[in-house]
Amino acid sequence: MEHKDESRTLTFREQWSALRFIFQFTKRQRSLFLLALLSGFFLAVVNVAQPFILKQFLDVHLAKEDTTMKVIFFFAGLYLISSFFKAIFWFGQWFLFEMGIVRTQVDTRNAVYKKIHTLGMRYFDQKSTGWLITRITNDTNLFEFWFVFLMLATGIFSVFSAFVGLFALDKQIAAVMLLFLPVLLLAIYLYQHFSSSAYQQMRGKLSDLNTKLNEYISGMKIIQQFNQEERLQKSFEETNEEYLAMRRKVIKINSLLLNSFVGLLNNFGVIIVLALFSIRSFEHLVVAGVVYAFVTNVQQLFQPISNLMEFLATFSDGLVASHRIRQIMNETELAPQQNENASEEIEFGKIEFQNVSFSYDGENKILKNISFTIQPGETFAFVGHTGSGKSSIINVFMRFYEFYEGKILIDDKDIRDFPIEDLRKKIGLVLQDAFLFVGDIKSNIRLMNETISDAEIIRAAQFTQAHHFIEGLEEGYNAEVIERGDSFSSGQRQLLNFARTIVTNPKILVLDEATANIDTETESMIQKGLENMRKNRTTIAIAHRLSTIQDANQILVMDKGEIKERGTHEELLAVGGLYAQMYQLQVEKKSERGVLKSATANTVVHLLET
Ligand SMILES: Nc1ncnc2c1ncn2[C@@H]1O[C@H](COP(=O)(O)OP(=O)(O)OP(=O)(O)O)[C@@H](O)[C@H]1O
Repeated sequence: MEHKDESRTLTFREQWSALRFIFQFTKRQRSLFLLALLSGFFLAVVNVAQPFILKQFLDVHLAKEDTTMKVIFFFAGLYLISSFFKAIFWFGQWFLFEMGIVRTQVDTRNAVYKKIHTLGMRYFDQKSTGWLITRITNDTNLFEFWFVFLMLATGIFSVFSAFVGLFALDKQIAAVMLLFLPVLLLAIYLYQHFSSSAYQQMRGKLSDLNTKLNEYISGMKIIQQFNQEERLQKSFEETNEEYLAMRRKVIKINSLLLNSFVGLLNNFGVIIVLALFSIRSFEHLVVAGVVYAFVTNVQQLFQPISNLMEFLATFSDGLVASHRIRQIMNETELAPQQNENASEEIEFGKIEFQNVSFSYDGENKILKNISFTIQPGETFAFVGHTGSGKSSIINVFMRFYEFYEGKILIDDKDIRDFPIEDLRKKIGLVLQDAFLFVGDIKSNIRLMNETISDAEIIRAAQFTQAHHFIEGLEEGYNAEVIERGDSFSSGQRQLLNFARTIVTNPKILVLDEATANIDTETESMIQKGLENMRKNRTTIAIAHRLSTIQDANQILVMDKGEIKERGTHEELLAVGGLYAQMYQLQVEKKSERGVLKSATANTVVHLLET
């Protein structure tokens, strides 16, 4: 199930495709991004212009002792206005870009989630839940990745405008500063080279930590039951230590290369500028304002590079994440498709399987030539040993998996001619583990279908025998349902599941082990509920306990993917085959338990008497 080729480095072609692919999610936010970049451009212009204002004030007025109040107000006002614009452009650049990123992320996440709904169960068999959750949450969280583009654009603006400023101030010294460009590019390359693998490893460790945490929390009961706390604590600490080691590496590289190295280069640049101006001063007067403006512009050159480098480290991470999103979005393992223009509606609920064969992996046949016909309103029960293929019949009938041979007909029409929504609405499926959503009882029965009234909910609960226990709850139908419905017993969950199924009034019922999880107190209620539900509905039922399906119109005995016997309970007993054996075994077990119970009761009576 784990995904082997994930740690390999992407080829250049894959990186390019991932980049082009992920950019399509920015489409709806283009105007935001463009405005942000425009703000970034003006910000760079103001950054370069401000030293010129000061230079003018210093050289033309202050140095020449020509500073009237009018001049002071003029330059102070000019500087203030430019600072005001700087603040606006700064705000515009960050706010608009961040908004663009957040919205792009929401769009990406929605698209991936939507795609996942179109995928078939076969896909989910291959991928672990943790893996998929990480894809939807972490991989779509490409904040730093998108920032690289802002940093790149503003870096280019800054460097370009800084050089325009430098050349306007002093062409010769500006030309010397050009020599710094290749050094800066080299610094970017070196940082990218050393940091990206460190970042990748660090993220990998963080992902390991999350996976472990996820597993430990969901398996807490088993962990405690088998005294696994200490072992797992140790394994968690080890991974945490590994994460720390990677983090330390990243911190070292950052401290060394980011501000220190670029800062050193910056200061080196300033020293060279000052040295060159000093040499120049031997020949003629050098004005202080020019030196000030020059030095400030040199700084303008280095800061954005340092910013860019910081974000660039996570760029390859972002590319890998984009590549994985692309893989999910291009996934072809889709849920079984209905025919184009499928528009039939289930009217009567007749079901027919004609020589249906099926395999999960395309190799091992799990269902072999399954044929049966259920008339509207009849109940057919499937029994058989574990792994004989009972649930697989439901899987193909519910269109969770595609069958590759034979035909399935409903009301004599191909199952592929019904829109999937109609199938899901008219076929009520009750699985053995009743999954409840966080919310309350009402919302769990209604399942967001607002056309279902409160009265209908209560009627459905009464019909399926769930009303009695719901009424016993302090808040009745508004009682809170916590994650997975853990605060209810399995029997209560099952009764709610019945109510939820019946409230939409399905024509066909599919019951998978519906009675296997029920505690004895609610069992009679469940039986009554089931009896009510099955009335006038075509029913496919799977049950391990043969006592619950004796009244079925037909019982089909499965063995290794084939129907080995079929008939009513009495007919099958008379044949004396597989069913008769299974029935005999269950009867014996029951009577053994009965004997055991009465033996225990006798012992208690005996003890009380003596
Ligand atoms: N998702 C799956 N991918 C691959 N093989 C599967 C899958 N689900 C079931 N199988 C295999 O198909 C065979 C039939 O399984 P199925 O669940 O239909 O049996 P069953 O009769 O319902 O068993 P049980 O009574 O234990 O639920 C088994 O060999 C099982 O290992």
